[in-house]
Amino acid sequence: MHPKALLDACAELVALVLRLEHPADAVVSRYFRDHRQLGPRERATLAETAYTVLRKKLLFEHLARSGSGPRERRMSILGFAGPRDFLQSALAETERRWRDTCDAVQPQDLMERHRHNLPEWLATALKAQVGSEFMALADSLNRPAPLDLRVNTFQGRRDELREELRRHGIASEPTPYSPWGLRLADKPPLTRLDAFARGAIEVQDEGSQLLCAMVDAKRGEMVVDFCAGAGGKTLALGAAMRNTGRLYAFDVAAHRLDALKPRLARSGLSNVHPAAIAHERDERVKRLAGKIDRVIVDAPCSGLGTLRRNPDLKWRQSLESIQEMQAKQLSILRSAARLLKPGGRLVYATCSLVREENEQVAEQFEQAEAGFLPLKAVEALAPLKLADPGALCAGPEARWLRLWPHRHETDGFFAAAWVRS
Ligand SMILES: C[S@@+](CC[C@H](N)C(=O)[O-])C[C@H]1O[C@@H](n2cnc3c(N)ncnc32)[C@H](O)[C@@H]1O
Repeated sequence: MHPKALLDACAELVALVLRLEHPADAVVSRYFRDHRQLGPRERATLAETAYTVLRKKLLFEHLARSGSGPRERRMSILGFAGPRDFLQSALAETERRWRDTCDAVQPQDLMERHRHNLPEWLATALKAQVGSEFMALADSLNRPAPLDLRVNTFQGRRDELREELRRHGIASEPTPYSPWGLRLADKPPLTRLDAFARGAIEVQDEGSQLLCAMVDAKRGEMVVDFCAGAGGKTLALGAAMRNTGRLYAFDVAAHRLDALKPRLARSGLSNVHPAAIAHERDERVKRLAGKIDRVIVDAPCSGLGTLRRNPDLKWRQSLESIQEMQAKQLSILRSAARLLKPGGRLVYATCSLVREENEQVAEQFEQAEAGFLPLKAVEALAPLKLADPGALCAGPEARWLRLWPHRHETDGFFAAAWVRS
C-alpha cells in the first residue's frame, strides 16, 4: 500500500475509535473485515496507530491544536506506528515541519495531564493509592503489554515448552512469579504452532495466572469458576486439578462460554462442565449450595487494570459506571459464597485498579456475610514458594493480592480470599 493511502486509512480508523461508541478492539476487527485487502504489516500499523492515539489522547489533542488538516490526520501523524521514513514520504512539507516541532516538545514543557494521559477522576484515584509512583504507573499503563503464555502443565513442563518455542525461533523467559508462565520477547503469530493446536500453551497474562494460584485447586475437588467467560482461568484451574474432580464454568453470557469450548477441546481436559446461568441466583447455582471446595469470582469490572491492552477503557468508563458495577459485584460474590462447604475457599478477583471495585467490595462482603474468615493473600500464595510474596500484596497484614504494571509487569489485578468457617 502506498504510504499516503496507509496514512489516510490510519486517519479513518482513528476517527472511528475516537468516537468511543464501541470497544476499540471490536472497531479495529470490524475495520479489517471491511478492508480485506489489507496485509498483515498494514494491519499491525493501523491497529498500533489507533491504540497509540487512544493511549496518548490528551497529549495528541493538545499538540494537534497547532498544524493544519483534519484533526484525526494530525493525531495519526503523531501516533503513526510504522517506519519513520514511510511516514515521511506520506507527509506534505508543512506536515513534516509540524511533526518535527511536536517531537521537540520536552516533557517539562507539558502540563501534568498531557504527560499522564488519564482522565482526571482516574488520576486522582490512582495518586491516592500509589502516591509518588503515580507517574511510573501512568507510563506503564500507556505502554503495550508483553505477551505472556501459560504452559498447560497437564500436557508438558514449562522448560520443555520453552525449548520447543525456541526451536521455532521464539525467544521467551520464565515469568518471575507464576510457575506456569513464559514471557515472549516479541509477538509472533502463535496459532500455527503445534504447541498451540494441541493446547500445550494459552495466551494469559502472568497476573491472571497468579489469581488461579490463589485458588490452589487440588486433585479430586469440586470447584466453581463463577464468571468463567471464555475460560482463561477455567483452563488453568482444570490443569491444576490434573483433570480430576469436577470444575463448573458458570457465566451469564452463553456466547463467551461457547468460545471456551474449542480451547477446552485443545487442552485435553475432561473435568470441566460449562453452564450458562440466567443470573447469580439461578437454580443451578442453588442446587450446588454447600457442596463446593473452591470458588473463584472473577467479577465483571471496569477492566482498568488492562489499559495496556485496552486503552479506550479509560475514556469509556467513569466513576458513576464503576459505582453501579459495585452493587453487581457484591451481589455475585454473595451468591457465589453460598456454594462453599465449610472449610472451602472463596476468591474474589478483578482486573480493576480502583478501590471501589476491589477493597470496598471485599469489605462490604465481610460486613454482610458472617462465617467467612479472611485468608491473607500472602498465605494463599505460599504454595508458590516465592522469595518475597509480600511484594505482591497490600493492605493490613498483606491481606490483598495487588498487582501493578509498573511494579510487577503484569496487568493490574486485585484478589481477596476467605475460608468458610
Ligand atoms: C472478567 S470477565 C471473566 C474472564 C474470565 N474469567 C477469564 O479468565 O477469561 C467477567 C465475566 O463475568 C460474566 N458475568 C457478568 N455477570 C455475571 C453474573 N451475574 N453471573 C455470572 N457471570 C457473570 C461476564 O459475562 C464475563 O464473562
